[in-house]
Amino acid sequence: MSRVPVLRHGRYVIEIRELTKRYGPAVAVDGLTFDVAPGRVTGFLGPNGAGKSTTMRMLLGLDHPSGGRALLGGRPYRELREPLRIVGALLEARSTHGGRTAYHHLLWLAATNRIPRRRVDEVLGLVGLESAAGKRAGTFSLGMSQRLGIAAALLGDPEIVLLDEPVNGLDPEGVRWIRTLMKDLAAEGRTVLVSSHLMSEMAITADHLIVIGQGRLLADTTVDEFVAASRRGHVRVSTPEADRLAALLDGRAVTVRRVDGALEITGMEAGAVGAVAGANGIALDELSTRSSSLEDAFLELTAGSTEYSSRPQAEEVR
Ligand SMILES: Nc1ncnc2c1ncn2[C@@H]1O[C@H](COP(=O)(O)OP(=O)(O)OP(=O)(O)O)[C@@H](O)[C@H]1O
Repeated sequence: MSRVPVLRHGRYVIEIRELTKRYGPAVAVDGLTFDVAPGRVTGFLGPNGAGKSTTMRMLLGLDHPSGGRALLGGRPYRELREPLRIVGALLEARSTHGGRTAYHHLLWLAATNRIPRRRVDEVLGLVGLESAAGKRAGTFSLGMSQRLGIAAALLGDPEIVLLDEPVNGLDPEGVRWIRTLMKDLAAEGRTVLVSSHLMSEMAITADHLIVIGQGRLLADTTVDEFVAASRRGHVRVSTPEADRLAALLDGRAVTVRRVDGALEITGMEAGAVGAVAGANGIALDELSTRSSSLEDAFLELTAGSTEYSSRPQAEEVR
């Protein structure tokens, strides 16, 4: 007889509604709306400066929204009676008091949140820091600080876990450990939101993706859908009569972009593009199908919404 796993968690949805944050004239988060469901890892993806950290800070009551709402299980952070039991977060790894030992740092957090002392030992075991419990946090490597930050986040056995760029600067073993931990937390039914600016990392770890750029929602999709869409790729055509070919494709359900003098067409097979060209006597220098990588698909999605781009932007013809 197969046993149905008992989920201890799974009731807490994150709801972001029309969330906006302005810093003077700059808009860091711009009318964002999305949900984060329990039981899966949701990747919160966007280029540098997209507004991921600002959104997470508003969820945690560390920043006040200029408009809209950020709710945890239906309530804003400030209305949670025992916040550490609802939400645990890793924002910045080195925010601990460097002079305290790892154990005392956690004990102080537990004591101020009415969490029993035995939970400190439990979380130290969970993150593999038992042997370093007596060491001062200020002497920790980045990987150890990250583990300590996660131990603190898990202290209240929270329903919701927020991790801001948790794999930054970690060695491969640390990266693998965090990936497994996130999946395990989600498998227990918790709501896990993890930010990253790396599509490749999220493709491995996340089940669902929220992609933002310049504070706006660009995609709310499963990782599988995103991967499948990126595999479709595009058709590249070089011809001296690019304008005429682009005009002939106008009106069809395709996107045509001009890149380095060639046309890149999505939504149509190479053979069909060749047929249109042939039927209209347009000579082609190149006709090829290019499959884009996941990272390309992400860059394409966020192109035009990056603050600082080193990549020439493609010009959309239609
Ligand atoms: N306290 C602040 N005062 C003014 N501007 C701010 C402040 N905090 C963030 N910003 C601006 O808001 C925008 C979003 O920043 P945020 O840190 O949320 O982005 P991010 O997606 O987390 O980026 P990164 O991946 O670089 O951490 C940026 O343009 C940033 O410069």
